[in-house]
Amino acid sequence: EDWQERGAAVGVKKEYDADGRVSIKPVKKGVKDFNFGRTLGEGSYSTVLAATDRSTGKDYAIKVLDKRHIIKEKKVKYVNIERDTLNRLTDHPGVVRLYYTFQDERSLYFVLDLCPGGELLGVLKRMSTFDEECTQFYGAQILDTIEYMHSRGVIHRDLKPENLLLDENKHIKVTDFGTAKLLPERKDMEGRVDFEPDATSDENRANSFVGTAEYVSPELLTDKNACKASDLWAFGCIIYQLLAGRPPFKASNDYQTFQKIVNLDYDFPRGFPDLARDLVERLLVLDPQRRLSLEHARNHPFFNGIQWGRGLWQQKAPRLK
Ligand SMILES: Nc1ncnc2c1ncn2[C@@H]1O[C@H](COP(=O)(O)OP(=O)(O)OP(=O)(O)O)[C@@H](O)[C@H]1O
Ligand SMILES: O=C(O)C[C@H](Cc1nc2cc(Cl)cc(Cl)c2[nH]1)c1ccc(Cl)cc1
Repeated sequence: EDWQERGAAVGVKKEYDADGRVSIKPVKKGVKDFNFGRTLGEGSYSTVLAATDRSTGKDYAIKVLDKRHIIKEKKVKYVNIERDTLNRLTDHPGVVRLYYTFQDERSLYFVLDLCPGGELLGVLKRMSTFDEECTQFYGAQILDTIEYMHSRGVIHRDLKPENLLLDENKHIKVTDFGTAKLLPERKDMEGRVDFEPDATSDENRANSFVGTAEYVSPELLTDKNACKASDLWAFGCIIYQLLAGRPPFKASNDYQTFQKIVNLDYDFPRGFPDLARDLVERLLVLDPQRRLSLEHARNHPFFNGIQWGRGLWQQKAPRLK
């Protein structure tokens, strides 16, 4: 109908009045509301452009997907998982924020936080390795965000330095939720929201999705099921990579990389800091049940001195050296 032509879309803006009552305001945004700028990057099914909201002057990153391409490549499920996941993760500084989605006859649009710092991978490549202070700060921000995602029943399943963007304050923003696992929400008697334990459902077994070779957990390779602990495995690989300048499991092809993972075939470069080594060794454990839990990772001595909570996101990022 006509609203599709205008590219208008119904998004909602939640506002709280004086006594904290939420009021839902329908916000119609469309292509016409933005001035599009430079291309920030390209994905397999998407182009991300910088854009400015003409009425507020606020800058955004807009991810544009071609409908025909999405349908042809059978990616409709992934697009709707990304939208549903981002709509569940709305109040944490470490997750890229989705403000609106809309479409016109040709494309789908995600209006997201602009992350001018680009990918953490790019920064790491330029630095070759991070020092302990930077690894501790970025590790803490990533861990804090994983805790939030898991508390909202979301398993990311593809955490890696390419999916960790930096905002204008050089703080972490996790992105790329098209391959996330959304645990079904369960409301208990008092209406509190809880999530089904991420038991291995046979739907999981049928799951063909595998993350990125270097960061895939052993349980996903051996019995095809990802669980919350799979994100902690990827976290261990990321901590190792920030300090070593390369991921722990890397071979000339994916099959050999998988062999290294299931055989826990990796070692630390000389000079790898002891505390970080202890943390990584407790995360890169084959059995997900014996892998360091989120709570224990937060309390690991490697993070001594980190103030968790809001302070972590208000402090200045350490200068990358
Ligand atoms: N919010 C953002 N702010 C700034 N740059 C972004 C943002 N989101 C994505 N980008 C950049 O755009 C590029 C494409 O991102 P996009 O999520 O569309 O595809 P991708 O996930 O990187 O690729 P693929 O879909 O193949 O996994 C990314 O590599 C990233 O550098
Ligand atoms: O407006 C909404 O939020 C709902 C729609 C749902 C939706 N409409 C679609 C049309 C096509 Cl052709 C493909 C996908 Cl994946 C589609 N998903 C939508 C629009 C844009 C985006 Cl980015 C995601 C979902």
